[in-house]
Amino acid sequence: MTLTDKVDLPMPQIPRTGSFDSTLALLREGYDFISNRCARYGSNAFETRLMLRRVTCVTGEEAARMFYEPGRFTRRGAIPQPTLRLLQDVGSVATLDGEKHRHRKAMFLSLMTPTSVRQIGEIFINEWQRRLPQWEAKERIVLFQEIQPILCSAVARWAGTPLRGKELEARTREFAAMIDGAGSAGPRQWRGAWLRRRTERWGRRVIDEIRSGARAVPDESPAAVIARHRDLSGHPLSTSDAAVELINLLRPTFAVDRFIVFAALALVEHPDARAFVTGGENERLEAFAQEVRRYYPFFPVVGGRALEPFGWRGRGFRKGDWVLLDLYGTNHDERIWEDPNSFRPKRFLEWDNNPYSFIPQGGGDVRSNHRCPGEPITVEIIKRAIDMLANRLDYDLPPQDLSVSRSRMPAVPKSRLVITNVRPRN
Ligand code: HEM
Repeated sequence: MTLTDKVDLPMPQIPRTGSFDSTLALLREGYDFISNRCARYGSNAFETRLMLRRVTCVTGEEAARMFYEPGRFTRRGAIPQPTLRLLQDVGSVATLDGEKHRHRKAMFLSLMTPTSVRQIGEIFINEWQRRLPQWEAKERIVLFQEIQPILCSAVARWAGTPLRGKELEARTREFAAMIDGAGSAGPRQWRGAWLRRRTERWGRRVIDEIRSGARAVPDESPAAVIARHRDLSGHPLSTSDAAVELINLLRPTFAVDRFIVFAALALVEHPDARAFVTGGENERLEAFAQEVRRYYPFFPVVGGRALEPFGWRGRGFRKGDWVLLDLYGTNHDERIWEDPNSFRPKRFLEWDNNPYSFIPQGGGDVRSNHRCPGEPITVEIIKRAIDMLANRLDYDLPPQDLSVSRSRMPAVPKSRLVITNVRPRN
């Protein structure tokens, strides 16, 4: 079957779970929570309660089309406040709607020119190469930990706000804690929230210094673009909103650390896939990077609250209704993907670019909805990392627990991927 043959089954009613509230089941089943129930009910949607609130959970291409209809959902009130604070924050583009959102989003998208994307890739690889002698000298490298300061330093340099020494250590620690804390309730989340305050103080200082001229930054650098951005009425962003958006650029780029570790895991777990990228051909590196984003778990879901009433699947949704779209499940939906639980980068050599079937960072039209603007730099960094790990380095893999729990959000291999005897390939 081809992608276009596949349609959702007719579904007159949206089933409702038997349990009063499914929060514990969500925490227990993690990435599989929505697809488990959709399979059980033979439906691409079901209703339940999470944290005592009524919610409709949906999965698959047709659901993504419904969800990413421009102007349909706001992100305000759609994810728990502590998670919002760690991942986006009040005043960020994610909390805007309509024209204000489009205008702010255009600023982010203006940073994703092909030149700018290539630049971050080059800076990242240079940073990595600069640290290689230290890797060679170490007995063992925990990839997840060691790649973090490299990414942090690279994205900060690219943004025009280079970090060194203690500052680099502090931002690395803070970004890691924010991302790790976002998918949990309890100590991981508290730590992320506590450390985030320091990042915000730093961000406000950077914006103030750029605006006062005390900090010299290249005119076209992302930090300068954010500092001088004006809203629709021509006013500069408040210092704290500008700082939030600067962090909104740095922290998610740092989060590519997980995809890099998953790419390394794929090279280990799927020897055929390693052969697929030997030689470093650009098209194949890209296909591999896309398959990493499809196959491995990162963002489980996105949430929205209806801005206006609308109908879908014969049901009326009211203003304010809460809907969760299953990103992970859609990327593993067998109506869309042949053999979805096999890692097969080759599938992306023939991919039709459907923006509703492959949604690791959201879907639809990036300019007019909340789809992630950072996909070009995410893919670029993963591609560069795959080339480095598959073609430019040799290393050994000691025995370790490489399992990935699908109930831990965000997921990461248990061992954080340990490599030994790292040396550049001659
Ligand atoms: C690690 C890889 C990344 C993942 C898994 C990821 C995932 C996501 C997801 C799921 C959303 C929400 C989509 C929605 O609400 O519909 C999002 C939004 C966003 N992401 Fe990313 N992202 C990543 C990298 C990046 C990068 C590199 C940037 C840097 C520009 C970035 C900046 C943003 C921003 C600003 C938003 C809010 C967009 C809006 O509300 O319009 N992300 N991301």
